[in-house]
Amino acid sequence: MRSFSFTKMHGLGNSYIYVNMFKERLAEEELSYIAKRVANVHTGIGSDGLILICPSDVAPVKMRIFNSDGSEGKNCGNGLRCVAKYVYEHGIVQEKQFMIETLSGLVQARVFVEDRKVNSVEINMGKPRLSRGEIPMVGKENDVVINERMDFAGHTYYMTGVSMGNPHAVFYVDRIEEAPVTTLGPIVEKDERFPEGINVEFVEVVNERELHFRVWERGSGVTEACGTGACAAVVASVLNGKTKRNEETVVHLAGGDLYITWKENGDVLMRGAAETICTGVYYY
Ligand SMILES: N[C@@H](CCC[C@H](N)C(=O)O)C(=O)O
Repeated sequence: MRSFSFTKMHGLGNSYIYVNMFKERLAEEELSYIAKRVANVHTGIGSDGLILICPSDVAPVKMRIFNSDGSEGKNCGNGLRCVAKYVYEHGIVQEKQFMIETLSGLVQARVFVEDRKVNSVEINMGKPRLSRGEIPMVGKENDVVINERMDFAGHTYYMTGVSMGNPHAVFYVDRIEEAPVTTLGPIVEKDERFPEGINVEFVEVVNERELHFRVWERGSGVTEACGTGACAAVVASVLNGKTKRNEETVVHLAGGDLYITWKENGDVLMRGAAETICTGVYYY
C-alpha cells in the first residue's frame, strides 16, 4: 500500500487536499485518480479536489490544481491563497511577497502575518483575458463577450465571459437565493460553445461596491467559493457598468467575503482568508 502526507486547507469553504511535492512523490499518471479518491467525502478525505505545491524553475513555488472529477484546472484563486500561507508557514519562502507559478502564468502573493501565522493573503492575479479566443469560446477570436444574449436549454440568458487564467461565464440574477446554480450551472459548464468547459457564476448586484455570488465550478460542481470566479464577477461587473474600476468590491460568497479590485493598470487584486483544517497521511 502507498501513502502520502497531506494538509487539508480551505479558502472560504473551498477546500482542497494539499500535497507538498518538495517532499512527496506522486506518479504523474495517477494524479487524476488520486484527486477523485481524496475528494470523495465517503471513501476519501472529502474536498473540492487536490492541489500540489511543487518546485518551480521560475518562481519559489508552483501550484497545480485538480478538480474533484480528476480534471486539471489552470488556476485557482482560493488555492493560491492557501499555497501562499502553506509555503510561508513551512519556511519554503521567507519573504512576505513572492511569485507563484500556475499553469496559466505567474502571479504575485503577499501574506499578512500575525504571531507567525498567515491570517490573510493578497494575490495579484494579473490581467483578465477577455477575447473569445482567450476564454476560450467559439466565435470570432478577438471579440469580447459582454452581456451577450445566449440560449441554453430553450431559455434566453445574458452572459459575460472572462478568463482569469481559467474560463468563467457570469450571469446576473435579481435575487441570489433564486440563482439556478444546480440547474443552469451544469448545462452551461458542458455547453459545446465552450471547448474547454467553463465555470459558471451567478451574481446579484447589491450596490456599486458589493456583490452576492454563487458558483457552479467546472469539474467540481457547487462549491462554497471560487476565487478566480469572484475576480471574474468583479471584472464583468465593471464591464457592465455595475461596479467601478480601481475601487475595492466586496464579494459575498457562500463561504465568506473576498475583497477584489480591478486596478487601472489592468491587474486584478484579490484579498481574503486562507485556513488550515488538519494534516494526515492518506493510504491508497
Ligand atoms: N475554486 C477555484 C477554481 C478551481 C478550478 C476550476 N474549477 C477550473 O476548472 O477552472 C478558485 O478558487 O478559483
